[in-house]
Amino acid sequence: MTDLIHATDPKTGKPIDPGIALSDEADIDRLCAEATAAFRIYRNTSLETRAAFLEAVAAEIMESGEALIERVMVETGLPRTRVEGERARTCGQLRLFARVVRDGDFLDARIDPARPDRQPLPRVDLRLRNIGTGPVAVFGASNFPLAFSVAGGDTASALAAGCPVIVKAHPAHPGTSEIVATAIRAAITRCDLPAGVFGMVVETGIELGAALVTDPRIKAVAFTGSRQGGLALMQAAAGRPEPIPVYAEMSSINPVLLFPAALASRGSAIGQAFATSLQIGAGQFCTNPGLVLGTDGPGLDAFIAGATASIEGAMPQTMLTPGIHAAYDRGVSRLASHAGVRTLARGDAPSGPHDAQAALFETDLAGFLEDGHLQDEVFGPSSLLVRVPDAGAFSDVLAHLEGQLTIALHMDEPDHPVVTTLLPVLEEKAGRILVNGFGTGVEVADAMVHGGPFPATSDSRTTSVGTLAIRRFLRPVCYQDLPQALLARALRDGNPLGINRMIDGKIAKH
Ligand SMILES: NC(=O)C1=CN([C@@H]2O[C@H](COP(=O)(O)OP(=O)(O)OC[C@H]3O[C@@H](n4cnc5c(N)ncnc54)[C@H](O)[C@@H]3O)[C@@H](O)[C@H]2O)C=CC1
Ligand SMILES: O=C(O)CCC(=O)C(=O)O
Repeated sequence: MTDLIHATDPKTGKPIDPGIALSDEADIDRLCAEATAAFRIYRNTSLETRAAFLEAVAAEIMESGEALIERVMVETGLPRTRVEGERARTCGQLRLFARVVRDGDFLDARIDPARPDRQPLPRVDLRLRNIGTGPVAVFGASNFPLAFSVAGGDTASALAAGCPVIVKAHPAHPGTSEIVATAIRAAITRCDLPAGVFGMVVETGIELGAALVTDPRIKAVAFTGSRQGGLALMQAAAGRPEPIPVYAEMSSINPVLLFPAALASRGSAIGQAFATSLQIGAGQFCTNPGLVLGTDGPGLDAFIAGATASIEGAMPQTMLTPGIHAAYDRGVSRLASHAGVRTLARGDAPSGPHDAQAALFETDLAGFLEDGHLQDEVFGPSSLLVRVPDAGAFSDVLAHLEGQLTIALHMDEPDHPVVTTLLPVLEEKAGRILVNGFGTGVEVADAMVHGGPFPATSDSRTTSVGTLAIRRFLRPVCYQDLPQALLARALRDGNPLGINRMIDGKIAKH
């Protein structure tokens, strides 16, 4: 009889039926063999076939209908509007990558034609295009059961690059994962692709995930989750006889900088908007504003009044899993009992077993700089305000900070000179710098960067959201003096695919 995993309903603490079949080591071997066999076929499919496949995955997910929405809700405690919104984002992301594939720009086709008459030596014919790196292991995130999970951004970008994907399902939402996996398999059948283009591993622990990362047939890893988990996978991948890249999105506290003119003109309104961003989705976003740096003065007091009023009246929200809830409570208790930290506001007392009680704390500049652990991520609706004497002190705090996904600046025109002096250090610390807003609600777009220096990610050269994410799973191959008939169509004379190519240093469509 097959062993089953039952997720926990975070609202009640009870197991969810039906259970989902667990994988075993033989499944890892089979899935890796199938993915390897599928890779050669899949990466050589036409751009149109691959784009249509991504669109078919989106269509099949939509066809899963209510069964999917309800299973996500019961496994995560997330409300319907959020789940439907996340499904739309997931399908939109798949369709966006279909556009990327059709465009063909990701191939980065380059041609340096031969120059037989060049002096003193003739030039060879050089042609470059990107190909997929090989089968990719994707670790789905707990906090985005759709958009960062089985058919999420990592999977969409790897499939777009021409790489088969093996997903390690997050144990918090196995039923959701199974429904989405079924949709992907249906799209594979509909598009007549090899079954090995997609596989999924389900387990309660971490052993099969680790086995996947160390399997020699896996060529890259994508992960969203804890710093500890990401680091473990990086070490496992680096220790392989053939090391492979790990694209882990891990830990970020997303500093919010409050500049004096903005605080003076609209401190209270910024405080209210901050509290909304802090509590959205029970704060379970890696873009959650976990650190606020504010310049001392009446404007900052107005910010605090606006934020605390909103936090103190806030209803508690169910967190995703008992484990995430316990980790949140531990993090909040650590801050509440810290000698250098004062509690400014707490949300309403919890009513369910895994409810998060929002929290806002305050410390001063010296206290923050003294204890490096004050910048540890507390995953959930908790934030720490650091009161600094003036905007000049921001650079001291920024120098002390680890890498971040986002840094938000609340500023008015009189603040521009000081912001100008800070921009170089902001760029060195974060993947995205944003003004008069908050990092939550990441737009899936061409110019998006959802990345940043360690520990925000393991590789600051990339992003896990937006079309640039495809680059993680590509590598360039150069063809020297290959006869036309042997070249890929992307590189043949006459440009049969009609894509942009760099010819002799200039972008052209011929
Ligand atoms: N910054 C962020 O984006 C996020 C941070 N978190 C943090 O992570 C904590 C736990 O949440 P989870 O989502 O469960 O993250 P996690 O990192 O514990 O697990 C994510 C996935 O990686 C796997 N995994 C973890 N460690 C592994 C290892 N050593 N070897 C092989 N596989 C491993 C897990 O089984 C799971 O499938 C949260 O309390 C929060 O602190 C969680 C979600 C997102
Ligand atoms: O806020 C978002 O839309 C994305 C956040 C994210 O990537 C995460 O929490 O893992």
